[in-house]
Amino acid sequence: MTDLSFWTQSPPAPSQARINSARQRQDSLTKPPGSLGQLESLAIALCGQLDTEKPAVDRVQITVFAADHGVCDEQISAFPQSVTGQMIANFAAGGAAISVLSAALGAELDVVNLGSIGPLAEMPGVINHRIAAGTANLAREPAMSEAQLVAALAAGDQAAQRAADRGAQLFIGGEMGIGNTTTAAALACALLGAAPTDLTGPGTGLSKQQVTHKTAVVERALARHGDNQDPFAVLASLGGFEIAGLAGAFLGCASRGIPVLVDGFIASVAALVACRQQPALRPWLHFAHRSCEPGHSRVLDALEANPLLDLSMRLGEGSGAAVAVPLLRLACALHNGMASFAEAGVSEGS
Ligand SMILES: Cc1cc2ncn([C@H]3O[C@H](COP(=O)(O)O)[C@@H](O)[C@H]3O)c2cc1C
Ligand SMILES: O=C(O)c1cccnc1
Repeated sequence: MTDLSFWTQSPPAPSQARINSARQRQDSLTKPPGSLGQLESLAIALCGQLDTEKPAVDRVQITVFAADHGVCDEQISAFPQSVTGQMIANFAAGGAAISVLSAALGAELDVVNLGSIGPLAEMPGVINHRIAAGTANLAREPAMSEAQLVAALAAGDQAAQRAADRGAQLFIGGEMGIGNTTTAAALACALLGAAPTDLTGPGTGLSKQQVTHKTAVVERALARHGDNQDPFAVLASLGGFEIAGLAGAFLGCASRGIPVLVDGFIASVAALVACRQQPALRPWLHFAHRSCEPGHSRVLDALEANPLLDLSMRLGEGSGAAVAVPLLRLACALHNGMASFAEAGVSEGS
């Protein structure tokens, strides 16, 4: 196989000393211990990840990876494949949901084109890492070659490096690729040993009958793939360039000490692949929301993830993660700004 040794390096663990002192501080603040629930654990984890006493997520990097999927030949999406390229232009022009959310948060937004079928336009505001005009049809043949997998992982790692160069305190990975709920379902089935009926859903809005057809396509892909569970072999066989980009970015962020806020079904499947490759990634991940796509809950369970929000969202692009950023900011504000029992002269419990 092409050189994948870079991704076998274990990310460092978040600082245990910072985690211990942050937990002590939370227990000293003027509230019953534990009463701020997940906001407490969020702040504590961020102290360890950012190696600081006073965490902040003012500087947020959002990177959307886009690519097309050969499996669209099987009629598995409610939308035409051309929408991927059209949405790349929409991201760059500021009209997509993630563009608006990113601007509202004051975040940096990068759009990385890893392989849309559309013309290779020199679109201003789009980073071009075009690997091919989409993946091969994974129901019939491996989605990508090893060299293509390495290129996609490397593009993700470069995105993590740009985040580090900008001093990002949080990374959100978004995706755009018509057909990628089929790809993500196939990946998750292969890694979890799950049945396609459990993980295949409507995506952009298929009818029940169309979902049955999509499930049969996932079944064919799994039969072709076989039982190899090596995470990167599964990714090359059943993945997408944007999902591999996300996996590379998540691993690259953890190795550079940047916490990651994971979006919906597709991003969580990328996180699952990356965690199977490198379990030390898991402590760097926060999970933003539970998507409506039915396979998401199963993937979250496999990652032992308890997402912050459940807003009936099913968009992708990093949108659910962007919506959760204010919660992380508020968790930091509480951690940094509340008075302790001693400072406020409030009596502690027994
Ligand atoms: C206009 C539009 C914008 C989107 N932004 C994200 N997705 C989402 O839908 C796609 C996956 O669904 P499926 O597998 O059913 O094609 C991905 O591109 C995903 O990011 C979009 C889909 C559409 C149509
Ligand atoms: O949860 C997601 O990531 C998702 C769900 C449906 C369509 N696109 C993305």
